[in-house]
Amino acid sequence: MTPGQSVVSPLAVTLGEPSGVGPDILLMMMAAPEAALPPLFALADPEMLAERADRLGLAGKVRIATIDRPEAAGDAPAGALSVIPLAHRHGETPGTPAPANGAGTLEAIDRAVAYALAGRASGIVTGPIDKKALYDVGFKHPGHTEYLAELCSRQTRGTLTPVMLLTGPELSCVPVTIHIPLSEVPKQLTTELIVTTCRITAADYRHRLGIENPRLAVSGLNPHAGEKGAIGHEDDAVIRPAVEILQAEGIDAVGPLPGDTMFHGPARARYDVAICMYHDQALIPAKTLAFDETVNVTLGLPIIRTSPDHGTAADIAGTGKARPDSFRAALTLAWRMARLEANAARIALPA
Ligand SMILES: NC(=O)C1=CN([C@@H]2O[C@H](COP(=O)(O)OP(=O)(O)OC[C@H]3O[C@@H](n4cnc5c(N)ncnc54)[C@H](O)[C@@H]3O)[C@@H](O)[C@H]2O)C=CC1
Ligand SMILES: NCC(=O)COP(=O)(O)O
Repeated sequence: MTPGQSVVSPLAVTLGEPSGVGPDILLMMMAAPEAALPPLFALADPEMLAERADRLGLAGKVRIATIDRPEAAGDAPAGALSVIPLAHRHGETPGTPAPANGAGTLEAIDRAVAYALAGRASGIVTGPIDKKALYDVGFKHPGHTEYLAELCSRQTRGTLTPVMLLTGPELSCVPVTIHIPLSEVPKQLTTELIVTTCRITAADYRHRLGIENPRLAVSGLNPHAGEKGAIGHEDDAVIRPAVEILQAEGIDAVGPLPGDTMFHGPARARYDVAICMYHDQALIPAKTLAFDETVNVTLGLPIIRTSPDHGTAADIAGTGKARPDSFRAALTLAWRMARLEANAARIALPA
């Protein structure tokens, strides 16, 4: 290390549901000779990974190095995949999600978060979980996003509002309400929630992504943003006041904009991030425009967390058909964010 250079800890990777494509895409990335991956370690079952590598014909290309702590990731031979084994079982037939894997899936997430909170990992990159399989074993959170906020709030000792950002080369967008039924959206959408979500988005764009004054485009909820109150009242009664509050605070926000006309090319050029009112309003355009490159980022946390935009893809797990691109983009972005954070910390140090 040269004087003044920051040490950035490796990224902690979790695989999500092991019968999905999480193991496949990690192994495929490691096997790609052109891959210049950031330093990382996985929390996983090394035997399951070895079996999957065998199934995918990658056994000769990926060496698995079992380690016992994050700090040992740097000691593994060049190109080897460093793996910290889990205490719980975490292996299953590809394509067949098993509730019995739930404890291992959650153990990996819990330990990755603990390492990140302790500064022993510079961030976490999570593979996709099978949400229903976890619900069936008593998991009470809709997804990672909400669970990570709960885990981190145990350390920060205050409730955290997690914000889901989907970011890709063509579009970045945030759903204000996340994993709730569509029928619940108008009930749970409040001016306060929109304002809070936008404040967190603007703040994290600044300190996590290096964009000083992000331009926020806030969508409407109803067709044509309510058509001046003729097609729904939420746009004028709930969303517009939120935009006015944000503008008064100096946040560059416009809206409510009709949802059907804010995603075409020239419209997208006018903002950095679209603030959408519900899950599919945000995720349909993001995944349609760039399914293979879009990354899911959780804002509003004291740790860095990214994830590929896709799910477990159980229909192609273990076949070699999964594309690792979104996972690779998630690793690259997490590493960029980690280096930005390390540099900012270094600049903030007293001389
Ligand atoms: N971050 C997370 O943990 C996420 C988890 N999920 C979970 O994943 C499960 C399955 O969700 P679905 O809606 O079916 O979405 P999905 O993304 O798993 O699959 C949708 C379609 O896209 C294909 N696909 C997905 N990823 C691919 C890849 N890397 N390469 C090539 N093709 C790919 C699949 O084969 C499938 O045909 C659900 O339990 C859902 O909750 C979904 C999204 C994110
Ligand atoms: N559709 C996006 C998604 O489900 C991601 O959820 P999370 O597990 O990252 O919270």
